[in-house]
Amino acid sequence: MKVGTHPTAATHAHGTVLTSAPQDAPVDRATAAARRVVDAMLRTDRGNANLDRVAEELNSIADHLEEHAPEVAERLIDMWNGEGVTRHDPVTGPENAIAPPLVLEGLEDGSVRGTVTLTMPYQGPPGCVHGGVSALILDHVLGVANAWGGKSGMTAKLETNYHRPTPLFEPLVITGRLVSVDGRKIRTVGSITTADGQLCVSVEGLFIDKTVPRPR
Ligand SMILES: CCCCCCCC(=O)SCCNC(=O)CCNC(=O)[C@H](O)C(C)(C)COP(=O)(O)OP(=O)(O)OC[C@H]1O[C@@H](n2cnc3c(N)ncnc32)[C@H](O)[C@@H]1OP(=O)(O)O
Repeated sequence: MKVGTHPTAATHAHGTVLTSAPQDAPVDRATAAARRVVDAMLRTDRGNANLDRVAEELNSIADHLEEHAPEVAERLIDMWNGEGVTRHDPVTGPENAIAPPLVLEGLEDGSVRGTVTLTMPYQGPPGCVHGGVSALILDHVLGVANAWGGKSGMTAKLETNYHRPTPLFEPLVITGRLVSVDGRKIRTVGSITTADGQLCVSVEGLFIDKTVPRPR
């Protein structure tokens, strides 16, 4: 993908993958391991796992990473270079340990769609997805839907309706679709359903055509 361009339903085929595929690169492998650690921390038997050793080893890893961290401004420029756009966001980014990460496809009907199974780190009510996590995922998915629809903007409003608790540990279908453009106003809808089609969350978003310049 070239800088400043994004595949759209008008230019790309049904099924175009709109997110960065995880690669067999050290950064992707390290991030996947960090994601595994976050999940395992919540699952482990706190009485029996040696958490003193875990803390020491994890702090040593963090020390190593921080020793090699450039200035934030420099790192931001690097992040927003080239195809970097979708590698580090908190929903789809393979380089971001807090991203599930969700893979999204663009469909010929103008919508985007992906399937994800969320686990303990995303819990709100017992055994269910945190409402803020659902909103995070849908905000991002609507942003990608806008790009696929050919008109991007910043979220001004995200009206979120929680119809039933969203289950952890089972596949969830996430969708988004740009429905209208009126001057600078972009209206977009999205949803989270279970694999058998039960509607858990629906959103209506208002986006305003505006771009924050890339760091340089
Ligand atoms: C591919 C990767 C996808 C990633 C997607 C990620 C999505 C995000 O997370 S974006 C980050 C979250 N959003 C933000 O931080 C936005 C913060 N807000 C802003 O920057 C500004 O308020 C912004 C851009 C929304 C609007 O500001 P501005 O450009 O000055 O427009 P402004 O003149 O105020 O409003 C334009 C129109 O929109 C309307 N409008 C603006 N905000 C709202 C709102 N919250 N509710 C209703 N209408 C609104 C205004 O009333 C105005 O309407 P009209 O033209 O009819 O008078």
